[in-house]
Amino acid sequence: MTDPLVSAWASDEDAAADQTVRPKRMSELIGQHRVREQLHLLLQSALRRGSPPDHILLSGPPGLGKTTMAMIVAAELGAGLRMTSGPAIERAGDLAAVLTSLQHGDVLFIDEIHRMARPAEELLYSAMEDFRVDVVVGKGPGATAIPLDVEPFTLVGATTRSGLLTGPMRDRFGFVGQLEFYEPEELEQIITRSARILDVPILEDGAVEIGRRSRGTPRIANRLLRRVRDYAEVRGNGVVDLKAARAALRVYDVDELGLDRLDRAVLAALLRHGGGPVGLSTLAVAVGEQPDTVEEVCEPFLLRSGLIARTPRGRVATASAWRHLGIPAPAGTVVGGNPQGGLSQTPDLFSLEP
Ligand SMILES: Nc1ncnc2c1ncn2[C@@H]1O[C@H](COP(=O)(O)OP(=O)(O)OP(=O)(O)O)[C@@H](O)[C@H]1O
Ligand SMILES: [Mg+2]
Repeated sequence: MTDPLVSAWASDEDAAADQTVRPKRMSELIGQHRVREQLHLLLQSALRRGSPPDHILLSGPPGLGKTTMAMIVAAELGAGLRMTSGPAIERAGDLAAVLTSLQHGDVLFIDEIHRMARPAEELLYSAMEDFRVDVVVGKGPGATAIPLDVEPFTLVGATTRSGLLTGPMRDRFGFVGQLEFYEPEELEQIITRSARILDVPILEDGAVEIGRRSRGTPRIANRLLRRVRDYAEVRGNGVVDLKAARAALRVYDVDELGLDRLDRAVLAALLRHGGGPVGLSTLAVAVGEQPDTVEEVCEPFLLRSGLIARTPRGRVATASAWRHLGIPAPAGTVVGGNPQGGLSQTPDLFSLEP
């Protein structure tokens, strides 16, 4: 597997650490202005009407704040919160038990909602729409469906793969919030806030440097902060500053753009093939990883930062990738996006380096 330091997925350590620094109220959230404003309106109007708001779907890559926002929705509504996840709901009956035990106005959070079993999903449809579920008792010809009422509730679903949600499921959400990657300045604010909560002395240049290398993702920013803190405590004067950040991230092999060893290996393999196009399986073999790992772990960030592009014939390295590895690009190389910002600029396949 890839170096977990810059993986956006939560590790066990993150789960505990996330808890401490997780914003608890809307006013503590940094960034995500669009979704925040939309959610604010939705929640305020529901509070005025005195009825639960529409069901909410939060979609976006791991570590951007879906769980955080779900918890904030409940807090802002002053409502009870029940948390479960798609894979945890194996049978429709499990879900029926949860649904029928909800109290009026509760928030039910289902993480990874795209991974729910189909029978449970169908049960959820009627609960979402009519606040009613049919619980089937018995098997075969003798089976009977017993209709049960569900108290009005708000479902908050989270998904990293909104494309895998079924149409009927998606249609039942009154509000879909698409979370975006964060700007470096926002990550800097998140890091400064977390350092304050963790009682870690930090200088602005340290926060800027860590923010720049955090792949637009708060979870990674908080994790890198903890590693730089370790370094500063053991090898430095305990202060997280530019010098400590640079030195620590060198030890952990996270480069200026936030790429780790595997990301750079993928880029280097592409360049060895003249910049591509190279198929996914060839690339995976070249770096000694599973194709899934390359596709799901490395590629999203490499694509987003404009270092590679996908073409019908395979992956190609952009001019930014050549520049990043310090090798002159051959003529005709695709120009990349903007790796410094590391944001979702899609490389323009039709503009060629002069
Ligand atoms: N807008 C934000 N402002 C400040 N900190 C944030 C923000 N969003 C997320 N974080 C921090 O990042 C951590 C990870 O966020 P969260 O667990 O909500 O991500 P997620 O989208 O649910 O990820 P996953 O898809 O892996 O479940 C949180 O513990 C929190 O500290
Ligand atoms: Mg989550």
